[in-house]
Amino acid sequence: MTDAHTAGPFIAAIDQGTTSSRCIVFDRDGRIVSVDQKEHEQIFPRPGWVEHDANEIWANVQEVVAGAVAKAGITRDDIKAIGITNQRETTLVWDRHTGEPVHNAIVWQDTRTDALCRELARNVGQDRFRRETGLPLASYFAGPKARWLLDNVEGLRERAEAGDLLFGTMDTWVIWNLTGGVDGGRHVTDVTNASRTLLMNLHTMQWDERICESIGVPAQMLPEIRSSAEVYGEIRGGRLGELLGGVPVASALGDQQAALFGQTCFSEGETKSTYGTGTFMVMNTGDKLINSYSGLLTTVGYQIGDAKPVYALEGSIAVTGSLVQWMRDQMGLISTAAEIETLALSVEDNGGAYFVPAFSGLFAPYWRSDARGVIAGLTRYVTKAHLARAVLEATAWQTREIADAMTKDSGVELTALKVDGGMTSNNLLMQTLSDFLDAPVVRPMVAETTCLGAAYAAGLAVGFWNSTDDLRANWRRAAEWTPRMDAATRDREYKNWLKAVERTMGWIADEG
Ligand SMILES: Nc1ncnc2c1ncn2[C@@H]1O[C@H](COP(=O)(O)OP(=O)(O)O)[C@@H](O)[C@H]1O
Ligand SMILES: O=P(O)(O)OC[C@H](O)CO
Repeated sequence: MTDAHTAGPFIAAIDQGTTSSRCIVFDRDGRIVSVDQKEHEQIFPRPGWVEHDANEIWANVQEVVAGAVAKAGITRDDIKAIGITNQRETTLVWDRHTGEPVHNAIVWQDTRTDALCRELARNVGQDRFRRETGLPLASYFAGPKARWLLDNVEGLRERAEAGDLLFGTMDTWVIWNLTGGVDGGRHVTDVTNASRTLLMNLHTMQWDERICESIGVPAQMLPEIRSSAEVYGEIRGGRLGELLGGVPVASALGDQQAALFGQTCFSEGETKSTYGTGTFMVMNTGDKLINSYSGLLTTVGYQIGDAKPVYALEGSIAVTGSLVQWMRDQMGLISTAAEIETLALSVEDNGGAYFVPAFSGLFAPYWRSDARGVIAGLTRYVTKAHLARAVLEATAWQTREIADAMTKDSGVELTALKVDGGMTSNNLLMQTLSDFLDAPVVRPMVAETTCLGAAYAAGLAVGFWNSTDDLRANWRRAAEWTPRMDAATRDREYKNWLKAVERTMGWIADEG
């Protein structure tokens, strides 16, 4: 229920994430009024393949929106707008006439398009993709996943060319359903999500015809690219139509860009890093489209209505929190994720062990699908407590490598890092991060920065908040860690880490 401190009106945000969907209702001060959340099934049909059932996700989205509204004890008149944020790159194709997905969604972690990406690199060349889309050719991104579906599901290409099918990332799927589905649902995406497809030209913010042709995705199935904060349509039809009919659907941002926005990183050089299953560090680069020569992604940070887009540099790390889960579930060395901290604190250092979790290759800054995980420096001395240290240090070193790449590409020194996500409850990790970065690490009061960013963008679109200055005033520091490690130790340890990273490369023979 709402209390005396949280008088309406409100903004709601949906976060359609990799493991769950949630809805949060926020008040004007950016405080959380209510939350509802539901997990969905992770489908692993083969090694390296990861899928989601898009119908299950849509059912969950409806349930959590209804749940959050009920918990807040509010009605449609109290909600000024709803915003969307989502797991990025996860790809879906559905029938525009029936609304039925033609296949499960292919999730961002799925590696089935590895060979296809290598083939495209040979035939078309990496450079063109990098230059026009800001991305390396990698199985992570959406365009090749759409091509895989068209090549592998019978009859799909003909149906796509006839204009019967729609392509979308999860923002597009949710907005299309929210705004009426088969009955006139809006087929749109925003610039941040489109910038993860390998199909959008970063200079024009439009689908790049030649690139779409090279990848083999027909233009007829692509959504319209819109800004991240504008009214795309209203909630109509179905269960949510009854509950919230007429509420404007007013923002869409990929989850990492939403976290950048929720952390109020509105100035050039401001940087956030989100520590969940994976880790994603994003730096606002303002109106500068910086081509990375250091293995980062060039992407869109956000675009508010008619304003110019704001660009960003991103370092994506595939495995961080999931390494802690692996220690718990596969190794049984801890029984809860939080226990890793207690175990690691029972020793003074890593005992000489370095753990590089290249479980599905290495993302930034290497983009090597042939790498596999390594624990280096093992001696009889090493205990599970040293390994726990090495696990936490792996997250901190991977961040350091990305921070170095960002400084190289942008010329901006990191003066402070804003953090969020489940792993930031680990104090030892946050201290280690500050030590390895040699910079302060700060965590805000509202840890749900992803939903908050989507709510902020939706609120700006409908005039609930007037400007980003209003939003900055809501950001409050909850905790800060400052560096304590001496430079000689840091340099020695960093060298050892980089040596361990080298050992991961080339483990899987290039089959392409
Ligand atoms: N105290 C902790 N120490 C280290 N890792 C943690 C801790 N608590 C949670 N995690 C890790 O954080 C991840 C969950 O964070 P969350 O932000 O909810 O992730 P996501 O949004 O990717 O699902 C899990 O992978 C878990 O292993
Ligand atoms: O849903 P998350 O938090 O795991 O985020 C996934 C990222 O958007 C993938 O690029």
